[in-house]
Amino acid sequence: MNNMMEITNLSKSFKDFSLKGVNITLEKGYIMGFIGPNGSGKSTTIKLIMNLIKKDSGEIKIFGIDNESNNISIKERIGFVYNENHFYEELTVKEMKEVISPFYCRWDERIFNKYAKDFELPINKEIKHLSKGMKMKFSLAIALSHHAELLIMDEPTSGLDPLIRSELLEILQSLLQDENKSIFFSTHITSDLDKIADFITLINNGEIILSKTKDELLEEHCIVKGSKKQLTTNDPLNFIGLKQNDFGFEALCKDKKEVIKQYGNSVIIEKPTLEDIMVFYTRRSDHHVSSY
Ligand SMILES: Nc1ncnc2c1ncn2[C@@H]1O[C@H](COP(=O)(O)OP(=O)(O)OP(=O)(O)O)[C@@H](O)[C@H]1O
Repeated sequence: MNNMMEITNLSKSFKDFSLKGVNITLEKGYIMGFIGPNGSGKSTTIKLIMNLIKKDSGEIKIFGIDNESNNISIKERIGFVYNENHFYEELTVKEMKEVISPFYCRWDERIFNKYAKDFELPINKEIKHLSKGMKMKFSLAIALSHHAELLIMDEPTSGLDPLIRSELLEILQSLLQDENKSIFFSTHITSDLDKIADFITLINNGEIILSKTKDELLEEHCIVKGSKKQLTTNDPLNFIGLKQNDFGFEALCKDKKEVIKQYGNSVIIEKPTLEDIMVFYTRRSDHHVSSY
């Protein structure tokens, strides 16, 4: 079994929003960043993966088996981290851990104690008195203490300061040294993924816009900057999310080789960031920014 997670034609409709035929495949040993603007359907997809809400149609296979009919056995093998607090606020860290740990057959107290020490978790403090970063570390320690093969994280870095964010990313990276684990990580802070993601899946308005390796994505796309005149004399079919001002244009292009062929040295060609790719793909058609 090489696919940790295989989502096929997944659909779900709410009154004002639909997830439309989502397909995602995550292989063993890789980190996939799941990006998209606010309200694009990231949490809905994750809730469906975690079987917290019911799908309308499609299929979700985790570890090669259907996630609805094997809910309990699958949950045993997943570490789930999400940014909303789902602990009993009145309990201490230690008491809360004692409530959660019996649910997992493969709970490993030794690993929990190691993370509690590494993260400097205040074991006797009530959850309500923990900072947001500390709650996230506690959540992560729980998710990592039952030999989970797949980590699913819904915006784990949101609201954390840069230091804690970078610590969290380092931990995730070191986990992946075990080639049998995979991580599915949703975020709208794309810079978190620059360092650690192997694959990027972009969702917008309930539809998957692209899903491929980060290196491929950054290699084949480019940012083109040129004058207004060049825009009118050349075919902008290749352009994704064109941005114009009174002096010129800036666009993301899907085919760097084609841009070089068409424009030669007459435009500025730059490497995009993941943020550029997300912003340009999800921008509403031609976007004019006036300058004064
Ligand atoms: N239970 C629900 N009933 C009705 N609409 C819902 C429900 N859950 C989510 N939605 C809507 O579905 C859309 C997608 O929400 P979702 O939380 O999946 O987005 P997201 O990409 O995770 O956004 P964010 O980055 O802001 O967390 C939103 O418009 C939201 O209002």
